[in-house]
Amino acid sequence: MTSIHVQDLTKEYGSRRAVDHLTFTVEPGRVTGFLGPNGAGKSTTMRLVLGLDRPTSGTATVGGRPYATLHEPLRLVGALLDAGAAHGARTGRDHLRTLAVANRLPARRVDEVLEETGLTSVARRRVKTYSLGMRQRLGIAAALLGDPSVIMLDEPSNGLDPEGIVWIRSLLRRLADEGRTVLVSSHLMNETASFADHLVVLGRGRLLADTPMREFIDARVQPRVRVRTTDPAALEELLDRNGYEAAQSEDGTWTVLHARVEDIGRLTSEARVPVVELTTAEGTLEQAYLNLTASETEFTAQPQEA
Ligand SMILES: Nc1ncnc2c1ncn2[C@@H]1O[C@H](COP(=O)(O)OP(=O)(O)OP(=O)(O)O)[C@@H](O)[C@H]1O
Repeated sequence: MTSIHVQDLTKEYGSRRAVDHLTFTVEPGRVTGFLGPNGAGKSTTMRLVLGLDRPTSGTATVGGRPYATLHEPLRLVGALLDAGAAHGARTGRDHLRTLAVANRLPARRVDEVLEETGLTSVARRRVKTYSLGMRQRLGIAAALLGDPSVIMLDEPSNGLDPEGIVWIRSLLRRLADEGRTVLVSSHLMNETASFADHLVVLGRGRLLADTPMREFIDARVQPRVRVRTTDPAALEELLDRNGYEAAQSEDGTWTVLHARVEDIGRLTSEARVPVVELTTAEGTLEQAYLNLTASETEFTAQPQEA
């Protein structure tokens, strides 16, 4: 199976280091979310993997080879970097046909990917009349044209409507389930949480995390419990007496920090505080990410000049 290997990769633009000694592997059969704030180096890394830019040092390979040396690259790697890349005067279908001919791909793939990306009904319209969401879909169609084992998408949800977002989620899932290697960059935490199995997180060109998504969250967000009662005063007093930190939300539910369901269940039952709901509140990717980047900012903060 085909992996993406990034090994000690560095890219400098003048004195600015966009990618800084980066090492990670993107494995097949799962969706890897590629996260990091603006300017963290995600797009640069993707461009280096695709041979669109030369590294200052280090290597990036697909299936063990640099992209530039691949014989029929579109059959191995499909990428969406810039949805504005299609020629506006062409129809969506012609854009894909040109790509298919140039890469010696079977013409039937054009209709297949149009169908797959929901563009069949607009395939004969000029690309300049497309909405941003349609252009994104066309970019994804182009990425899928060669039926590649590796798919890299830079911010694919950009411009998609809610239906499009649901669609892309299931597409990514299916591509990974088929055993493909899928790398997807995004700023959107909830969105990434809905499709990623694994995360590679960058900050200022450096690797901050390379870990399964669930582990990433569990390691950074303390366990919490949600509890609802018909006697809030008794619950508040009980939690306070036992040293728990808790806050009540507008819907009347209490969130108890650093707590486990078993402990709160036992406590409320022993004190005969009526409980009508008791659940574990799972940490979100957004909380975990903010915890990570907050500590990273602290760690890398420069001392103020006097
Ligand atoms: N061609 C270039 N010339 C000079 N600097 C560049 C070039 N491309 C990227 N950079 C710089 O490299 C850094 C990394 O940018 P990059 O676009 O890779 O980040 P990103 O994580 O993809 O950000 P975003 O989420 O905003 O797309 C930024 O500081 C950017 O200004």
